[in-house]
Amino acid sequence: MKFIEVKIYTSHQGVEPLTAMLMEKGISGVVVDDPQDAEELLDKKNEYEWDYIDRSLLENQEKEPVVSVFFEDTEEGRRQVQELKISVMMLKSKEMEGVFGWDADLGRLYAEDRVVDDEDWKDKWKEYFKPAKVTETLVVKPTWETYEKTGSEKVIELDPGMAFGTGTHETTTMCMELMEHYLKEGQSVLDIGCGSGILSIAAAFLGSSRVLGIEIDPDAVRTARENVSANGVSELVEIREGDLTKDVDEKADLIAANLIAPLVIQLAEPAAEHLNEGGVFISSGILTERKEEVEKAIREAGFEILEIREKGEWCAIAARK
Ligand SMILES: C[S@@+](CC[C@H](N)C(=O)[O-])C[C@H]1O[C@@H](n2cnc3c(N)ncnc32)[C@H](O)[C@@H]1O
Repeated sequence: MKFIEVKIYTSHQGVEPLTAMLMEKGISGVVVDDPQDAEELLDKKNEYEWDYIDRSLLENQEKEPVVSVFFEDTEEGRRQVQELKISVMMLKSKEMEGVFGWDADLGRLYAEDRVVDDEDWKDKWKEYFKPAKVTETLVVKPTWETYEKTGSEKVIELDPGMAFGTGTHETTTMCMELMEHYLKEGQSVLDIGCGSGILSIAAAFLGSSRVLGIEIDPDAVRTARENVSANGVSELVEIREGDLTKDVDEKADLIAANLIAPLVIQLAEPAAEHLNEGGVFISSGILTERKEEVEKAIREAGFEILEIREKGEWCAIAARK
């Protein structure tokens, strides 16, 4: 189906009167993209349950606040677009008349329209996902890109779809580095919260003889299975839908868990129970300010801390049972 997207460029101050005008006109499905709000959200992120706000989303954002609305690409839709453009011009003249206060600045109030296919939106993110050498030996390559591999590099073919795990996020990178360091040929691996399956595939490429990836989100489970198959490691890697270790009876030599601090704390004891003696627990997705509480929970579960790596505001912990 085709839609008409109307982007209205404004200022931080202009977002409120603009969205109020759209509401008055009964236009729903309004998308506000205001860089100032995103920055404020980053500052306040500790108030949120989930720690991840993908920085690349901020980097790819428009610098100027944009309010977007969508109409079906029909005759009626086109009429609504014209009407909306007139209303935007009227809002600009109200600003010039001082209706919002004489020094109010609602920005350009420029409306731009284009016809988009819903298929275009679905694949927009793909423009920002490029092949990347993540560790000494591991390269992550989007399935639709090409890459000239050199020497001993192992190339993970990945289509993450909507699942987390392109390999570019610091939390994933640190897990891959730590796995590369601690995983020994022929060892077994449990990947808790496997997302796109990236760490499970990495484990297989690093010499693991058996990998079990656990994931709570059924869509990610489907994606991870497709990625495992695309990398030709289906015989070594099983992806199972489940909640942390609740659906796991087996033990492993290494557990990788790129989650968030509260889940890592919750997982520390079950992780110890699911590790063979001397096994390594790699946890990531931990904001540096939460490092001490996670470290404490890991020690209390009977682990010895081997190392803590930090990248940006994130840290990853490797511990031995
Ligand atoms: C940060 S992503 C990590 C994805 C991938 N392992 C990586 O390192 O890029 C965390 C994943 O854990 C999954 N998850 C969250 N809570 C979970 C739970 N209780 N049990 C299993 N998986 C969970 C999420 O759906 C998400 O896919």
